Amino acid sequence: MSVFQNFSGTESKSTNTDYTLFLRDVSNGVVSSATIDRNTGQINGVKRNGESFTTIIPYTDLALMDELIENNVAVFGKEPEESSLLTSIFISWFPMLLLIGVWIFFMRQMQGGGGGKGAMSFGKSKARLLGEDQIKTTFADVAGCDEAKEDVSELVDFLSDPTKFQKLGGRIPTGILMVGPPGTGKTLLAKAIAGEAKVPFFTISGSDFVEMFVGVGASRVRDMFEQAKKSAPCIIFIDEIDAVGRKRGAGVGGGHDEREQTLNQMLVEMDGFEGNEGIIVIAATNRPDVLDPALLRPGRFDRQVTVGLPDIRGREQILKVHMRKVPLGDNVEASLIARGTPGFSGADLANLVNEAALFAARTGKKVVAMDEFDKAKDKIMMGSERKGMVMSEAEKTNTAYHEAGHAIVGRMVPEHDPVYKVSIIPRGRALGVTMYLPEQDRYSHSKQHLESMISSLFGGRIAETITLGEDGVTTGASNDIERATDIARKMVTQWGLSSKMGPMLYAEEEGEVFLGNTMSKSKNMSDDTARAIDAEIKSIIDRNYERAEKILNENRDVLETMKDCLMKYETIDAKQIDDLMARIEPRPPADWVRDNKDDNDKPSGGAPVADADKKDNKPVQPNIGNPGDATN
Ligand SMILES: Nc1ncnc2c1ncn2[C@@H]1O[C@H](COP(=O)(O)OP(=O)(O)OP(=O)(O)O)[C@@H](O)[C@H]1O
Ligand SMILES: [Zn+2]
Repeated sequence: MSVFQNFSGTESKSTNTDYTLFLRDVSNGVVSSATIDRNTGQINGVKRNGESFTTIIPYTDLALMDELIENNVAVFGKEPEESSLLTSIFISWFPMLLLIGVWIFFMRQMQGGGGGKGAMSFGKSKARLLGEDQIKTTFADVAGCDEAKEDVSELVDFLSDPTKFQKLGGRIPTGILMVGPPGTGKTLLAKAIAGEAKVPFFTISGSDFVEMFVGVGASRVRDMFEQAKKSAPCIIFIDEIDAVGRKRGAGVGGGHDEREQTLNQMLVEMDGFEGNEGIIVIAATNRPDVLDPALLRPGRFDRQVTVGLPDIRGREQILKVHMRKVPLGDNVEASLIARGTPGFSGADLANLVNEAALFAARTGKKVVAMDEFDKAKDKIMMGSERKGMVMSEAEKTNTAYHEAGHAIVGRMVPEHDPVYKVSIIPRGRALGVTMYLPEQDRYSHSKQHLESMISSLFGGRIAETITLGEDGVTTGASNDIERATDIARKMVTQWGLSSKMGPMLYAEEEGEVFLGNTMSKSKNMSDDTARAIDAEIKSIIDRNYERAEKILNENRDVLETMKDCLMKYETIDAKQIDDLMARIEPRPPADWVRDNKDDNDKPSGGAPVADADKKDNKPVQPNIGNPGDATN
């Protein structure tokens, strides 16, 4: 504050003078002192009467100095002001610095300068190294996959003492392929091996190898193995190996050369193992089917460890692992939560515990109770509720009919996943949700099951048409239609489930062309074939639409009562749907009383899934594959 005042104080007093007047004042002996800034040519002077002034030297005035001294003016030089000096240097050098910066950036990109928090990064390979003392993960942190743990326990012995292991005649594995859906703990397990054996852990993702500069990936692989050899015994963990390890020669377009080079380099490195390096390469993927067979040959990733979705006991154990970190209410029972979360992966369960803790924190509670776990589960399975969103009565009615349509058809068609919950509380982008417990393995659906899914997907739109007439139909079904079409198309072109088209793949590259539902005619497909495919898709869709229509017409009364029930409770569960289908007065939902009393401390009555035991082997894929989410 005072500095500022000083500054502005002197500044306001001094007047600007022209240089001629200044020279005249000097020769008249009026000026007592002058401070000269050589950089700017500015002179701050003080007159004998105390008045201060400033002027600028218009050109290099060599005679000025003599003049000043002659007239007894005290002359001061000015210290160059640091900031202005730096600024001017910076400005004049800026373009050059920019160029250098860009150059450095690209060099780093090419060589990989990565390295994350708390991890050491070394020059080139972009792999992150965790030293043996940095890894706190042990087998105790990995729950619910005892078989996988058993499969890899031998590796711990080997890494702890490679030579001893060899003497005992053990065959030394070099490459392990961990196969399993996302979030099942593959990374965790690999890290735990390193933690148990107390060896360093290198991690890198397959996608890190795939860069825009050709040859970079291959050199990264080389560097990584070089570094690893220096730290042996150790583990190299390659996540998403499918990013580099896809079948060679598959597909078109740039980047494949690069990928192949990288892959080749990896094969060369792995072949180069003498077997006594003490390096174990663990790769993880959820698409073992797309991997290049060369990767799976003896001496490479010749051992597979499957890390599957946890079963009910596994889920309970995983929950317990993560619950250690939060203060729990007395009523929390991990086994009940495990029962209500079929299909959850380890990562989902970790997330569940975390969300529950957040719910508790938000409401200022000291412990995380069952109620919070229930809410967290619903949020993860169906997206978060948008309580603030105001739906008009008409919109609500419409949504209720729509969801009831999904649910009723889902109940009536054969081999359909059980309907688990129906809700007209808006969540995420959907106005309503119908939830099923889909099959665990999405690649092994029966034809009947798939057709039933198509029927139930159309149930929503048909219910709207029946009750509100053609004109009352909303856009709410667009996602349903998209998904139904997608299933029908895959049945014909990918899964060989159409007798007319035969068991043949009508796609360029499995998995990729279809992902966005954007399949257009493949390159070497004739127009006739394309037309035949379309006709076959249409016929699948038509017969399932008609089936759903018939079911809903026959159950028109249930459609009405279910709509009423949804309007009243907003969310209904399997038990209520049972009642409605049996045409008896539905009991109120398990948590109805609790929610209306708003009594947060009361136990919620456990898992809201009906018959969860029976359905446990048909887990849900959270937010995927529940054909019911209606509208956006
Ligand atoms: N079996 C498990 N036991 C305990 N926690 C688990 C388990 N599986 C997953 N988790 C939790 O989920 C997190 C993510 O798991 P992780 O990254 O190991 O899965 P991943 O199989 O490697 O997944 P991705 O295939 O997506 O890389 C872990 O850090 C851990 O908190
Ligand atoms: Zn719908």
